[in-house]
Amino acid sequence: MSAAISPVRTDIREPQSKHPSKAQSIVIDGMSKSFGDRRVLSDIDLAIPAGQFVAIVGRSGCGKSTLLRLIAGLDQATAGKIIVGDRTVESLQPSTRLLFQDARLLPWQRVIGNVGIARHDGWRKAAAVALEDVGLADRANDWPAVLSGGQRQRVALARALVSDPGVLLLDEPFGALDALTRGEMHRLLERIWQEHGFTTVLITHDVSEALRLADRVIVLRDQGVALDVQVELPRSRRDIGDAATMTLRSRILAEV
Ligand SMILES: Nc1ncnc2c1ncn2[C@@H]1O[C@H](COP(=O)(O)OP(=O)(O)OP(=O)(O)O)[C@@H](O)[C@H]1O
Repeated sequence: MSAAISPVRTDIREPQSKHPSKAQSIVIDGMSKSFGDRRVLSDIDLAIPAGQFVAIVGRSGCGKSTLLRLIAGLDQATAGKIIVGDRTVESLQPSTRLLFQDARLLPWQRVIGNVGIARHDGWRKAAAVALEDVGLADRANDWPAVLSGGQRQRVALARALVSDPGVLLLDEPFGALDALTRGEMHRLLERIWQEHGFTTVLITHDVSEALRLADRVIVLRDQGVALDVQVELPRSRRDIGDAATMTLRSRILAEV
């Protein structure tokens, strides 16, 4: 059963933002998606307020990446519509950025060139600021090949930040990282989300990751939303072994 969607809690967010937020809401209205005869998503309704951090979990093949691609405008719904900000999504949205498990850097561009690639004017300055933001200012002139997996993901995050996104879509971005690096990336993403304020949709297999980062967790199952819960736990949630988190975790796992 889907729980009622309650308003975003603002008391668990940093009130001050360094950057003016262009965060956009996402509305999914009666959306279905089939590939040929195979129905993957059926009549999905979701409203994600601007600035919310949503995690989507579910078994392999339940349609998580498909949903993300539809929000991004990389694919078209079979029925229904998706509205980001005030625009119906028909193609890739200019203020939406995506991050994948693989950082997808251009090997023939230095780090600074990779970060500035999405921007035309003033790209070098903007890229330097974004690299500073992710703690990689000193690696600007390196080639991607000499970076670690975690550093590559930081570069990919900086590349997304350069265009001051309204929506950030993350498809298992930390899935290939070791536990320590993943923890560092969680802290970095949480800080950057709090400072920039963009709306975030994170796909993950990892319920602990979802509970560590998200305002709200959505479980996809049987072509639809099996569970939609608010995570009303104080931030930062570095220690997620407490009773409230464990209860929520069991509730989510029961629906996956
Ligand atoms: N372009 C496509 N053409 C045909 N079928 C597709 C296409 N993209 C996805 N599918 C099918 O849609 C279903 C959902 O795929 P999707 O990648 O969205 O799942 P997922 O939940 O992200 O899985 P995972 O967690 O394993 O990444 C799968 O059965 C997949 O085979």
